[in-house]
Amino acid sequence: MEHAFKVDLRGIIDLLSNHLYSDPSVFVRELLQNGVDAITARRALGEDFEPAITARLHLQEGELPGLEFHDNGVGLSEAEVHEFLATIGRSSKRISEARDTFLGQFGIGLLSCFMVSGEIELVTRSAAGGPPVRWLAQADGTYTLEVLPDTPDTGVGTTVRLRAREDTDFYFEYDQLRDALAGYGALLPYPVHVLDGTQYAHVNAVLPPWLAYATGSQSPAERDEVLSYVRSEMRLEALDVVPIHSEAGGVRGVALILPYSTQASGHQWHQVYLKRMLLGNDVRNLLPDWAFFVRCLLNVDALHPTASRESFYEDDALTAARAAIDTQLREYVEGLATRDPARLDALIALHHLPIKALALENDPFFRLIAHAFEFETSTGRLKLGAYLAQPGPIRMVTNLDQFRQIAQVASAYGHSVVNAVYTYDAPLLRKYSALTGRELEEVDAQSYALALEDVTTGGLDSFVERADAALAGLECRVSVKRFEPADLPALLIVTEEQRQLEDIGAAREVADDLFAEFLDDYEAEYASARVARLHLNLNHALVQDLLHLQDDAVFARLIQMLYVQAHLLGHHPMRGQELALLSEGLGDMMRWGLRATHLGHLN
Ligand SMILES: Nc1ncnc2c1ncn2[C@@H]1O[C@H](COP(=O)(O)OP(=O)(O)OP(=O)(O)O)[C@@H](O)[C@H]1O
Repeated sequence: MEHAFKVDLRGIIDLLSNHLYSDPSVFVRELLQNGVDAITARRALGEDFEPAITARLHLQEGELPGLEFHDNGVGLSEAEVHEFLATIGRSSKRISEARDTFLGQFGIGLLSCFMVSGEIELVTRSAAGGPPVRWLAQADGTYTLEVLPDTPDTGVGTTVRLRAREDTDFYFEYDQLRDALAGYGALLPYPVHVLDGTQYAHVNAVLPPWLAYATGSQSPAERDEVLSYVRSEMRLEALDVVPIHSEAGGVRGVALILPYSTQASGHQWHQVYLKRMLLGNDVRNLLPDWAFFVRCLLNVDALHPTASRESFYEDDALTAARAAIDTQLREYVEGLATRDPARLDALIALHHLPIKALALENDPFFRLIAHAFEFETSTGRLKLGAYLAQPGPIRMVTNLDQFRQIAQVASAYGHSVVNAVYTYDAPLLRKYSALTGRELEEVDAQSYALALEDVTTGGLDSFVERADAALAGLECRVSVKRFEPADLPALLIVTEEQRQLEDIGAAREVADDLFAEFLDDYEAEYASARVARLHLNLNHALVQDLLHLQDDAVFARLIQMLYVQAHLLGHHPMRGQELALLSEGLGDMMRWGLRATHLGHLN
């Protein structure tokens, strides 16, 4: 046996009116939409009339405010009211041949008025003739229908009357209503008016200039007009404006380049209109993921909204529109490389993350733009193009500590090393090398240390032994090398294991007993891998003097001070031990200085 579903009317009305939409003010959108559709339908009949939509507020002392929303569109006959208004999910627009010209299609929009009003009264007279009718609907799903006297003072069209509840009177304030009408209806093709007893506004009197920009000449004057509109209306100081135009989906509008840097995870908003009615201020599924540095203002004519009208269905038209927008934004960035390199630099400086992400996934784009990317190198910030003009391979490090150690010596060898620790930098350099065949070397501090010139002068062993003894307990060994720059007396190279050891040392200084024991064990394990090296530079005069220094106490102190100095120059973290050495060493130096001055006076 076949049975038909039964419907709990109250539940359905509650669902459709209160739970489908995220914001009660959408009732304004639904009323506007019905008015626009009704006028479009009446125009299609070939009638000559001045289209108008008017929202009139009735504000009486001591009474809850009321709203009268009028359009002079096609209206409804008595039979149509029964068929379309009183049948949930039935829409005259879906069954119309001209359905694509209408905004509505689901047959539920009017129910959104129950979010702000306990009942909906609708008085309508059809353009097809017949007397006006009055429909009065309650949120419990009941309605009454009354045929009104056929007097000429009720013209063709429809008036919807709502009355605020205690908790919804906010939506019936003049400013709130005017802003909602202007927000949803700024692009609508028919005039929309709002008034109360004392105030009046024509909310869509001036079309925003961005709508025509993509299909216009895009002259500097038009561009400036869009930018100043965006500045005054949206308080957005956009860096540039990119025209967006796609046959697929009937999309046109602009993408605004944001004046601040954004993150991929950051909130993206795109103001999107569907057939000139605002769909939403944060429609997301129309732009490619990488384009998080733009915000769009778009009108769409041929994409399909979801029932809540807050985003678009994922269908072929949406995929094609998204691809077209993707191409246009890509072409814009590519075009800047040849047309306006200074603007490209500004764009990259602000939005390097999304642009680098895009370059990584797209080879032609990468080839076009890679030279303009800036990197931090041991010889300062350089564009990749300038860096590549130097001979030799691309040298990079992928660890900041390593970079700090290397930076001191690399330049003395005429090497410029890229600090590729930031997001996308190392992958970009690898990609460059793979695409162009330019050699890429991943260097680290230890391989640099190995390349330092060994010193073969005899008699160094006992010197190194004395120096090691001066650093006893500091997990560091001494070696003697020759390297540039000659004014750098010592270079401390610390490996990862050593770094761990230093962290443990720092932690133990603040740990309680139990934790300290645990750290001791941990440290013993790492200590076996200890490899910190203090390379003394024999090119430096002080180090040469040290070779001949007899006084053990002074020798030890000077080695310790070189060790501390190398720590500071290499940005190595200072533990308590190093800080103690520094203050003891400075104390000694001051005493020695004073003593020398004193002796000088005596002489
Ligand atoms: N102002 C109006 N003038 C003439 N007909 C109207 C008006 N408002 C509503 N209707 C009729 O009532 C029907 C239902 O309206 P409702 O707003 O609930 O849904 P819709 O506009 O068809 O679709 P959607 O749910 O997508 O908005 C419409 O299809 C239309 O036939």
